[in-house]
Amino acid sequence: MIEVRAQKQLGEFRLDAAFEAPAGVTALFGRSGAGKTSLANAVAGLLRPEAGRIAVDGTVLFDSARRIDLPVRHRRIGYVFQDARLFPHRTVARNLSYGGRHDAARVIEMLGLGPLLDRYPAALSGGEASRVALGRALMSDPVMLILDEPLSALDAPRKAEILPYLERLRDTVRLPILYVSHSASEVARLATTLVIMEAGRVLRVGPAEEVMADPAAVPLLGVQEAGSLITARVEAYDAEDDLTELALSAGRLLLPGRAGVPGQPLRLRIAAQDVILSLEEPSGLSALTRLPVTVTRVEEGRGPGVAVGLAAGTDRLLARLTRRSARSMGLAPGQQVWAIVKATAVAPQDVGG
Ligand SMILES: Nc1ncnc2c1ncn2[C@@H]1O[C@H](COP(=O)(O)OP(=O)(O)OP(=O)(O)O)[C@@H](O)[C@H]1O
Repeated sequence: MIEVRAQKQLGEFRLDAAFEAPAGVTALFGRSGAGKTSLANAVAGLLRPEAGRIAVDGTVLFDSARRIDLPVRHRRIGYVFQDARLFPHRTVARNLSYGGRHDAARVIEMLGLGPLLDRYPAALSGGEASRVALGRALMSDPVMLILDEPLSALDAPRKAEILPYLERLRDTVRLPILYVSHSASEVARLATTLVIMEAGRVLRVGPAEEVMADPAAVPLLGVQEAGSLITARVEAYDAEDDLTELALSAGRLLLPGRAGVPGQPLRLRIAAQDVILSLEEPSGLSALTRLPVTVTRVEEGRGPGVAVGLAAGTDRLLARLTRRSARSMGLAPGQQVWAIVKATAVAPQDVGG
């Protein structure tokens, strides 16, 4: 559990943010300049709030009222910056041993660092350097990790390479992770809790599935980025058609290619713009997935678009359509409609473990 409340004037900028988050990955999401790094720095002890309280799993790191302000090194937070910041004149092995932790072998195995140990940072790709930086943060035996846009310097293939390692970190190393990001797809892959920041304040906090599927949060996430998060179960892989069949609570979804392991859960992001609504059960369509859904909310944006919240069994979906379509369909809460999801629309980077 992370508890954060921090106020600080930084020139013209006022940080005045508070949130609480349970175990798991807490994503600090917002536009550039929203104050994400400043808030993360307050947690790490790199920025001292004028007032506030910061506690991790019950340990108070900062409390202005009680004059508690643990120095950085006593906070035991592993911080991974945007640029990996490795020591250039040390091999990977020596970069890692800097923190001096005992179960180094486990960290090396988990992050796939074995083949890199004798290399110098100049001979690493961006993705490899990020993995080493993560490994180094873990070796310091932290009680929490802060990852500040660890993927922002990487191109799409390198991001795709490192995301599974971050998922593994989330699922096996039971440390609270504060993950700073302005990418909705990264947040959807990794976050347990989503904290949306704007102009130094927290606008919204909640479980990632709930916030991401909320039509009212669409303007905060950005209309292009909006989409719901669903956890499906992998049913089978059809080698002949190269499709993976997933079971959702409201039906089945076919994904192109092979994804996940049969019988195991798989987390997916379905972008709002890839969901089409129909009043009748569609037939003769090339899209392979159609689900019976109930409209839960219709939220008009400032532009021509409307965000529609949908209950699909116990899952939530989000659709974005034009105001004109929503009006002509007469969409209203409680209405039963059909959602059509184009299988190829679910991008591989939006499919996680
Ligand atoms: N020491 C400082 N003095 C004055 N202004 C500052 C200081 N530190 C940060 N700021 C300002 O505070 C605002 C928030 O910065 P911050 O880096 O926390 O945002 P961010 O959401 O992490 O942005 P990005 O995604 O670009 O890293 C910015 O406008 C920044 O210029």
